[in-house]
Amino acid sequence: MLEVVDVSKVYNGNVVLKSVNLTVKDFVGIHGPNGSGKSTLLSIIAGLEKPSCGRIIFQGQDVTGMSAEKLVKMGVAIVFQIPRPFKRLTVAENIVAASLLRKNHDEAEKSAYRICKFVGLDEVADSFASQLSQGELKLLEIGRALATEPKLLLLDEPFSGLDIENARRVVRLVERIKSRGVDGIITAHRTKLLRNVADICYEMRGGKIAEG
Ligand SMILES: Nc1ncnc2c1ncn2[C@@H]1O[C@H](COP(=O)(O)OP(=O)(O)OP(=O)(O)O)[C@@H](O)[C@H]1O
Repeated sequence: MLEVVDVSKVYNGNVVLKSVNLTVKDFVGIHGPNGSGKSTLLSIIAGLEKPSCGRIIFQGQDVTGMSAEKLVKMGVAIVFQIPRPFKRLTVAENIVAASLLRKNHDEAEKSAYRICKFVGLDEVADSFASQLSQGELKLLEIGRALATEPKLLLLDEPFSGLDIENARRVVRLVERIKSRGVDGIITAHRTKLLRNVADICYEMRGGKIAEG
């Protein structure tokens, strides 16, 4: 469980988030126009940006301003809108690299193939990441995040750039992740897909958040 308490963010005098309050339990969807502050909010929760004011409480602990590295170890994982895998490594090797946070190499290798299967990439597990389609790259990024064993998964625009068939693959994967008790936030422009998968939806507009 995560609580965002009165979080604001100002970049060079530009107020991007205005006293955002949000409780995250199960999967929360956030939609809203370009530049409304969705990615900034996820970056603050993941420890990649510091809020100008306000607090982030994760599992009862104040984690405001904590480093991204510490937060990953605590169980907060973020999947960026633009996939950035190691292109010269295979799909499984990419997942092994992420698994090394929690496992030794042998365990990481075994679990990497399990994760490939879970995300639907078992047939391309030994292909180089550079050979993957856009849809497969999104699944790989989610697989790499799962390898860190998150309790809270932050998915920034997981459907962007995907045709409907691949977007549905991501929806089905998120359903499987949810059924394992992981909480999360998903941002999206495509509200129909978001409503399919999120337990509650919010709209972000001009740095403010409202149910809807
Ligand atoms: N590092 C930064 N420095 C200055 N301004 C920034 C920075 N990061 C984001 N912004 C600004 O903050 C605002 C919100 O951006 P953000 O990326 O959070 O919006 P978004 O809702 O995720 O948009 P999109 O749907 O296009 O990803 C934008 O005006 C953006 O230009």
